[in-house]
Amino acid sequence: MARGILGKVFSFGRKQEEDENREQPASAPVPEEESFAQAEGFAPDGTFQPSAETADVDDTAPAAPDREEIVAEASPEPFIAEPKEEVADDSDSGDYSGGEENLTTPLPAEDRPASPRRPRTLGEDRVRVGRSVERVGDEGVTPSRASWLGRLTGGLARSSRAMGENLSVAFAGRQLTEDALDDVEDALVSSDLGVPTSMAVLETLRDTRFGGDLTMNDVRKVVASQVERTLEPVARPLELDLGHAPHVILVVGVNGTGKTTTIGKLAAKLTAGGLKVTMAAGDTFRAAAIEQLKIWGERTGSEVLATELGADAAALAYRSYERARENGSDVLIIDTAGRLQNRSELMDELAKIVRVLKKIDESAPHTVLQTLDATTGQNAMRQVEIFQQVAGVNGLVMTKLDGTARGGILVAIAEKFRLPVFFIGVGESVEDLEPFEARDFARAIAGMEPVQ
Ligand SMILES: Nc1nc2c(ncn2[C@@H]2O[C@H](COP(=O)(O)OP(=O)(O)OP(=O)(O)O)[C@@H](O)[C@H]2O)c(=O)[nH]1
Repeated sequence: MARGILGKVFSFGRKQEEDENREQPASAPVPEEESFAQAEGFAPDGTFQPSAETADVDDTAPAAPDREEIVAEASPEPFIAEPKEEVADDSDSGDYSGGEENLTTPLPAEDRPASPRRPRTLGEDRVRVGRSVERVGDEGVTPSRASWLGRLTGGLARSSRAMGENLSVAFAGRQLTEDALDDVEDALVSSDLGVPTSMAVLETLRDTRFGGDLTMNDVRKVVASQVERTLEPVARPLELDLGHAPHVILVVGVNGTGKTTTIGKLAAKLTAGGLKVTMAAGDTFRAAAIEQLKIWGERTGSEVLATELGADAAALAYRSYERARENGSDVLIIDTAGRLQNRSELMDELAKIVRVLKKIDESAPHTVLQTLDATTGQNAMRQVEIFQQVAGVNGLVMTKLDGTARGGILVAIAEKFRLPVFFIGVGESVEDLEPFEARDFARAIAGMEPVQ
């Protein structure tokens, strides 16, 4: 006999806990004994408590100018995306060291993008970044979706296969019984869908089909429709307010989740849309990440500021912000070192980066983007919880959906955090950053063919 709804919810919760204890991201294993709740800097309830030494703002950084001062430079002229001009001003020495720390990678003056551009107006010069950059209010063009949809569906095959295998057992007799509903529940749990969406699927099946004949396709349709309903409110394009001059995007996340790659892809989109971008190689732990970002800088014609390995990432972030204002950038994208969410000293450092940026503009960083690796299961929930608390994450990108993705965890994350999901990563190359579409994702999760 099937368990009652409450029993199901409780056993579902237990299964989640077991999964959380067992499962860690492949690229960034968290030792089992070092759960985030026990780690230094975390209260028993799991909330992050910054340590006393790093809790204060770095007083060596200069004070922020008034916000009005920034706005005062703006003109009401509307934003028009335009190609970057060649650099005219070579009087700049290219030395932005600003102290004992040596920023190693300003582009040579002749390669540097153009001098300050038309001033932007806060609140009026807003653009939306989807497949391309559009001024808010304008209609976008929709290029062919076929290739990435194929990759997305292929990548999510693991989730849908797991669900499909269990479901086919459930429907051997073609009748929806209590036992069959139990099997459907198991299939949904193994796909990492959250409790509310799973319950909604079960209830819909029970209400509309109980005792009747059912095909796999019927079940897939119910799953797709419930998942789409959950994801629709969070599928939102990234909006940038160029009036911030620059709009600052801080990119955070666990090691190897695709921060640097996503930054490169995003910079390519923005520069293709006529925006001027500066990037800060704030992953000061990994030489390869600094090199990777420099390559993206060359490809996109964007200035990249970097510092020595192991240097203070907050100081680099601050100087990059100053530099991006100076060079008239529309957008500053700051990379950060990957860090496990239970390493309090690294999380302190991240909190410091945020505080230091606020010295220049209290509203910065304007977007805090967290990358999540789609091959991670339940641990991704913890990652979002802690990074949101420490760095104020206000948007997500799910990467690696082209691989052996699970992806279902995004549904549980949407239910719990309601954070916008701006993009998905469906490959390693520059064009593989796609706006997140609830319907496509839901159909892929349910193992249905994409709607072209
Ligand atoms: N297949 C696939 N691979 C991706 C995607 N995004 C990133 N990667 C790969 O994932 C690996 C890690 O990506 P990085 O961008 O270096 O990750 P990171 O978060 O900056 O890593 P750390 O600096 O260690 O924190 C690289 O091999 C990327 O090419 C994606 O959407 N699909």
